[in-house]
Amino acid sequence: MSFELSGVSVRYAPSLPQHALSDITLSIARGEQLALIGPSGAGKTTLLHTLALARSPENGSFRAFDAEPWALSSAQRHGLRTRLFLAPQTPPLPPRQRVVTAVLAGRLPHWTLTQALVSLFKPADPRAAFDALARFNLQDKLYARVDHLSGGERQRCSLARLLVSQAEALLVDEPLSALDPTLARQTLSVLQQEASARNASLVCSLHQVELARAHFPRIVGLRAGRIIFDAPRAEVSDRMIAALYDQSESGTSATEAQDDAFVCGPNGEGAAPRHFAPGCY
Ligand SMILES: Nc1ncnc2c1ncn2[C@@H]1O[C@H](COP(=O)(O)OP(=O)(O)OP(=O)(O)O)[C@@H](O)[C@H]1O
Repeated sequence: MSFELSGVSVRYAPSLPQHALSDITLSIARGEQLALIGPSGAGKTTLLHTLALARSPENGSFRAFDAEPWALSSAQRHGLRTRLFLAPQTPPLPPRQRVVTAVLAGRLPHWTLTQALVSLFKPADPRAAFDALARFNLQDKLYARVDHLSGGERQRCSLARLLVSQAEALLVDEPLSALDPTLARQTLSVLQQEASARNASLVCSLHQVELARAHFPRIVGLRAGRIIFDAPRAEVSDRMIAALYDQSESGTSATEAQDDAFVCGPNGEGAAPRHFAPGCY
């Protein structure tokens, strides 16, 4: 199992009245691909950061790669972090850096300090960076400066980093936000092929709900820090989506969707419908 969360809550500071994540129970198997959807502020980024061991839960139980990361020493936890890759929503690419160097930074967790410093001046494996960029049609940018790239090119450059990493869990936060619809589909396809090829888990937050439903076998809907549904895509109805994004003041629809939804694993295991009205969907 890549990740197992049970009753996990996360708060950014003890003084804050609200949790960013509340009572999250979720299991993600090795090789599984799932999309996180939900309105702005739902907790998608916080969940990805929690999975990436960047943020510790306030309570609940959390296991990554069958270990309890927050019970380990920081050196051991660093070892676990080398097994996963987080592609953040806003890629932290140094503007004056060459693309080749920025892409090869995906190897940093596996390099010694000396290797990392040497690679800053003489890229360690430019062929790997070229091949990764080629999958996003960016091979001609290999020696361009990062600040000479368009927003969409920067986004794909950051994802090329993921391709050169050796991670077993790929955590990707809104990878398509700067891409046109054609590039968005192609990019998603590269990410999914890569995850399948290395049997890595892929957890991807998306605002493009239709792409999520078309491409991911499992969809997790988050709202106000809680999982509203966790279901195979065939069981995610338009009504559940509408309720997830409902902006009405009463806010009752999301609760209804949660009550109606199957809450289950990707293959239907552990299906425990809190309330299921046949024919609703
Ligand atoms: N650094 C922070 N300090 C305090 N609160 C934060 C911080 N980052 C996020 N939050 C809060 O945590 C909650 C979840 O935010 P998060 O960024 O995880 O949502 P999201 O679903 O990724 O949103 P979006 O789709 O807009 O990126 C929100 O209420 C947000 O205001």
